[in-house]
Amino acid sequence: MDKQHMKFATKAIHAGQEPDPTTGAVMTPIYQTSTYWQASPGDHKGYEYSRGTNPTRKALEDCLAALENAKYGLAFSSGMGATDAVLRLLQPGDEVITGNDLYGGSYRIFTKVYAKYGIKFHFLDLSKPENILPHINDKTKLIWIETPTNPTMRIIDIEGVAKISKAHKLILAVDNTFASPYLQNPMDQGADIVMHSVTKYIGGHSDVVMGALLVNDDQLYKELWFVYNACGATPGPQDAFLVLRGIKTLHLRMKAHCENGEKVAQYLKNHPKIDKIYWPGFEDHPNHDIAKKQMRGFGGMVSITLKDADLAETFRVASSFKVFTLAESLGGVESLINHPVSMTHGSIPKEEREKVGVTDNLLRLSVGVEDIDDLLADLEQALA
Ligand SMILES: C=C(NCc1c(COP(=O)(O)O)cnc(C)c1O)C(=O)O
Repeated sequence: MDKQHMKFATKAIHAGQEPDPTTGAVMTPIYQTSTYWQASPGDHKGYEYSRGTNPTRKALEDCLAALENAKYGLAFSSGMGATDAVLRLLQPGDEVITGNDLYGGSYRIFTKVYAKYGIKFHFLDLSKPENILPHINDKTKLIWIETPTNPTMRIIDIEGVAKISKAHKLILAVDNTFASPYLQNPMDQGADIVMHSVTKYIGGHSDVVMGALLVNDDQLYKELWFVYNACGATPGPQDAFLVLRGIKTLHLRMKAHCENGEKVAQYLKNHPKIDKIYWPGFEDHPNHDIAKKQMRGFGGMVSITLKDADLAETFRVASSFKVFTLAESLGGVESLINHPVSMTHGSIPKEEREKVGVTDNLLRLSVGVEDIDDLLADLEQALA
């Protein structure tokens, strides 16, 4: 059977990873080389220089493409490297529509790097796709969305935004980091580009920083490959090998993240010290119905605000955990807790972030795959 038509778990283990043609090695070897022999100038075996092409990285890119039902995959040295590559498709004067709740690093590259080159960004409430329409003009080129968003878990209707994007001949890029390919496939809902911080759920073990772009369109792939090779933010084969290894259990880990995430969310929903809780699986979560439509599960990310809004109390709670680790990042097997205002979203101005609920008393949980009893006991003691 063609591996592209296999189910997710089988693709995760096999797609892009035929036994090595030279040795028959079942696991893709780490091709730790920068360059490749040529019988005569230009007469090579498809590999010339590892910034552009490397067999271990190619296996990973083909696997990631298969998981997102895409034709092509490109891996970058970080999620921001992947984001940067998409922005390099733009020209001065172009405009981008994006959400008003998004990862701080994405906000930063938009406002502190590409605004300098004359790119204009509109940060909108994308809870309804039609909110986009008044902001589209002849300079608009790209729509960039995250869903669920980091950190307030806003759900954006990918299909609805894609309809508008296609009607106006724009590029729609979807940052699928929080869902992972296991829970959501934006390509199937009309996205032109799917982006991942592979650092997160896909690598899944907090041991690699990497990004990826998945595309179907030949011309778009050609333009992105040019940036990838010319600008060189490409990862090495050892990291590619680690991610290939992580991907093999992605389906098992995501099931465990979803199960633990739901139990943690249910535990926190009525906790006396919690004011707000953000988890797309709750029926009263904004756009829950869209989440049900476009996601196969609600994931392991949960954000909360404490009733006691004093910053010192938020810091006390954040520092009181014994199983959850206070650290940036998310999506690893270990549970993490993050204080976006002082850690991952510091580059977003206070007045902007508070409009969308990223307040001093907000904490973001990345619920891992530890035993749920230990996670709940840790929450109980830290919130006591
Ligand atoms: C490090 C964190 N985020 C990275 C991230 C990125 C950037 O990925 P990097 O691999 O860290 O460069 C892009 N998109 C989303 C939704 C992200 O969450 C964090 O939120 O703790």
